[in-house]
Amino acid sequence: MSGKSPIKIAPSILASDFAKLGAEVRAISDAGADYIHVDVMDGHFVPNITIGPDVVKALRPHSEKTFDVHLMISPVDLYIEAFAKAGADIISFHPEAGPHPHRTIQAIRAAGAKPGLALNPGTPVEMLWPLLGDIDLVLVMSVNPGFGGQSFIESQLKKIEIIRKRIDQENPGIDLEVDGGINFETAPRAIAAGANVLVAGTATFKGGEAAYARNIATLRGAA
Ligand SMILES: O=C(CO)[C@@H](O)[C@H](O)COP(=O)(O)O
Ligand SMILES: [Co+2]
Repeated sequence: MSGKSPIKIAPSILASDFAKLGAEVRAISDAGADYIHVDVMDGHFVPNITIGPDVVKALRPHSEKTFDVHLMISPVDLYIEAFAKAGADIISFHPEAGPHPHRTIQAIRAAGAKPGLALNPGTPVEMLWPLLGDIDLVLVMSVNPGFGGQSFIESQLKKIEIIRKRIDQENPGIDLEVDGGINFETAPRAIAAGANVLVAGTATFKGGEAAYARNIATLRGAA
């Protein structure tokens, strides 16, 4: 990491108990989460279906933390306003999901949210450069999108290092988020490579509610 930004922890509610989502969001907020990471999947861009804007709207009153909405859907533009109105603070999308990523970034800002760009493990880092000055967050996927509980893909550490250098030169202060397979062993390496936001589903929610604060503190302490 550049040494300036404090580490932020973004529990992915994909790993929470969906039968009591509101209570889970309150619990991770109280346990010290910085962002609430919401994985939105459409069964088309990725092979899984999760939640939509109505669920974000229902969860919004349960936490004042930043709602970090990760869209794994195609098309994207059609749904931006709905997610922003529902209370998304950050909206990230994948450049492969539509033909005009710059237009999508503008639409996210126009809707009042902060735009983020998500790079799949197989997406070349060059796709980011023309857009780096226009976004507030880079999301590096360290698993293929679609499911929680997968293993960290090591090759993404190099990508994080390259992006960190460029962020510090061109748009310092924006978030560099790593998402997928983050646990007590991979977290310190992702931070050392330059990430300052750690998405963690399995690693946050394991052990039940009594363990959430300890899990979050351990991940944060990995720095
Ligand atoms: O976006 C995704 C998966 O597509 C992630 O946000 C996962 O939900 C993270 O889960 P863990 O790997 O931490 O269990
Ligand atoms: Co995610």
